[in-house]
Amino acid sequence: MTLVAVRNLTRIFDVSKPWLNRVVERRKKAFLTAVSDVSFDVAERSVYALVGESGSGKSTIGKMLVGLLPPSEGAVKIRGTDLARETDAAKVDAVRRDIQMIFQDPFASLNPRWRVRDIIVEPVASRGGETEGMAERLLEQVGLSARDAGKFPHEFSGGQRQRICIARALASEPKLIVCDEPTSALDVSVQAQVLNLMSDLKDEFGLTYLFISHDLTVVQHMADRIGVLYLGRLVEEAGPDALFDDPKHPYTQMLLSAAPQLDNFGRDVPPPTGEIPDPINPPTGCAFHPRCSIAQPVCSRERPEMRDLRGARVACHLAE
Ligand SMILES: Nc1ncnc2c1ncn2[C@@H]1O[C@H](COP(=O)(O)OP(=O)(O)OP(=O)(O)O)[C@@H](O)[C@H]1O
Repeated sequence: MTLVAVRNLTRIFDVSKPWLNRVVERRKKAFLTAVSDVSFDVAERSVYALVGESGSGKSTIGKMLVGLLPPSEGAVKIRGTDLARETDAAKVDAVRRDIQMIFQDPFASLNPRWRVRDIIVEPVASRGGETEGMAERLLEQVGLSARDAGKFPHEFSGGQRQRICIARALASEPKLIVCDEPTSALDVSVQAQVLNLMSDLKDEFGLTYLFISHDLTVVQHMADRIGVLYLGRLVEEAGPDALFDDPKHPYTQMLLSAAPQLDNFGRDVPPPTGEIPDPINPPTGCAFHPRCSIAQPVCSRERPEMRDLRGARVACHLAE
């Protein structure tokens, strides 16, 4: 069953510089399309990974999913409820309670003056819920000790702090956890432990994850479905096996390999290089065409639509 339905989701930021008023005596309008026409479904109890380089719109989608940011166009529906448009406050409250978010930086997201116990139970306590023994139980469930409840965040390592963040998210008994680069601030050796923990907790609590990462290898073993973003657009979506064994979009191929690889015609393709374009003035047609080594004239003229191809969805004129 679908838990999250994202439909034609678009977010445009006004990045005009108001201080230019005085200088040029008129407000220079500029807009940045951070997310453009993105659609995907997240099945209940599955892991959907959103992958892309910095600035591809991953966090903006995450924020729209949890209701921190309203979409400019399109919609996010959680079990059929559109958080941005639903007028029944009780319904919005109930859906919000089902969603938690875990951030990249476990150092920044824990109040340094609070004991771990208070940090973990706060979301529940603030709603007047019963919290007796909750922190101790959750700490053990995330691989820490009940005794840690009386400590302060600075007494823990990065990986342990992320475990505390996970415990706090679990306290609300969520259905969906949006994880924004949850392991990228951690040492490589600790990353795997936290990912394994998240996998175990998912099965134990019947959770659904939207997992945001710039690193495909991080999500390879965990994701049931992977969406690849480029400059705010979904360019490919597939299961991990199809994506890793048979990447169809040249951008996915670039992400997967730093080494030269074969294209669809069996030719050697050097990995596309170059900078990510300016999102305020994105390239015409397929936004990836200036970096794409197999681009044809059509690629700069026409934006490729998402289409089904061998078990994947791909937005590329040339993928076959
Ligand atoms: N509040 C904002 N105002 C203006 N522009 C924004 C805002 N938030 C994000 N952006 C821009 O939107 C684009 C997408 O940003 P976003 O943070 O979603 O990307 P990301 O893929 O999560 O990148 P990163 O991994 O660096 O966080 C970027 O060009 C960013 O500069």
